Amino acid sequence: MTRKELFEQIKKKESFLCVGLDTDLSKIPSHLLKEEDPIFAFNKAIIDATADLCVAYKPNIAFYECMGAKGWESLQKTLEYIPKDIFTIADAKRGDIGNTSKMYAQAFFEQMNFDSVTVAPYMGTDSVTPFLEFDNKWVILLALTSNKGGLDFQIQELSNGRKVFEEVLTQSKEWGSSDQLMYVVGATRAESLGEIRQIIPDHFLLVPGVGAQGGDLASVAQYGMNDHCGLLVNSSRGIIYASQEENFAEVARQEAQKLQGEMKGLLETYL
Ligand SMILES: O=C(O)c1cc(=O)[nH]c(=O)n1[C@@H]1O[C@H](COP(=O)(O)O)[C@@H](O)[C@H]1O
Repeated sequence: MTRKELFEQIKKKESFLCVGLDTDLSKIPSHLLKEEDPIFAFNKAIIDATADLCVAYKPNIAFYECMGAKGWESLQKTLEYIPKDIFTIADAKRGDIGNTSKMYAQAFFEQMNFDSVTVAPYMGTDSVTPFLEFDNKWVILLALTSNKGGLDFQIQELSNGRKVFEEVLTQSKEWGSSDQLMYVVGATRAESLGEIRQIIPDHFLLVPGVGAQGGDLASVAQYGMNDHCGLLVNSSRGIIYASQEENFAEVARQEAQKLQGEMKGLLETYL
């Protein structure tokens, strides 16, 4: 999916919501456990209930990989079930020496046909560029993450006066265009969005951390939105585990609707 197509979807749905499919067997409603593939049954119900409200789905690969071959099968079925006009993110946080990164990229872009994959920048240029060699595919590079430990390294100041995450943005924006590169900035780091937008005014940002981690959507939009929205805001647990009863999908829809309603207002204000 191109940047233009993504923006068209955002305008059409009045939403920049990404629903995180962090599907955990120990958290899904017990009546689904009798299904042949409970993980897929859960994801299918969540997708049916939210597809008109969101522009992206982000399965976190850890939740599938931890179940071995069966988990990969549930992931593949989920990916195939997602409507084709919705952006898909393999949240895998990969990145390794060049020839290994190339294999990771083939896994997510060719074998599985995701639109994008999250990548960690720690190993530098040659660990990221193999992911950028695929047409119409996106790299979503970790910049300033939502978790507490994100501050251990990412905000350390370098001898050139930049913080580590600023250096990541400054260098990596030269590796590819804003049509193939996005960045992760946690919703809990909204206070840094102003300075981030100075470095990367055009790029899309994947912003996790609203809902369960307490990030504030209004501040994210105020400081992070650009003239083509430039934001995909993710919520996982806050939507998919809003209820563990039989009506879980209906309640997930209500939670997604709350966020979409807020996003509609923010798009009207800032676009
Ligand atoms: O790359 C990510 O998606 C990510 C980056 C980050 O800084 N923080 C973060 O929470 N995430 C992911 O976003 C999702 C957040 O889930 P909830 O806190 O349940 O909404 C999880 O899948 C995390 O792995």
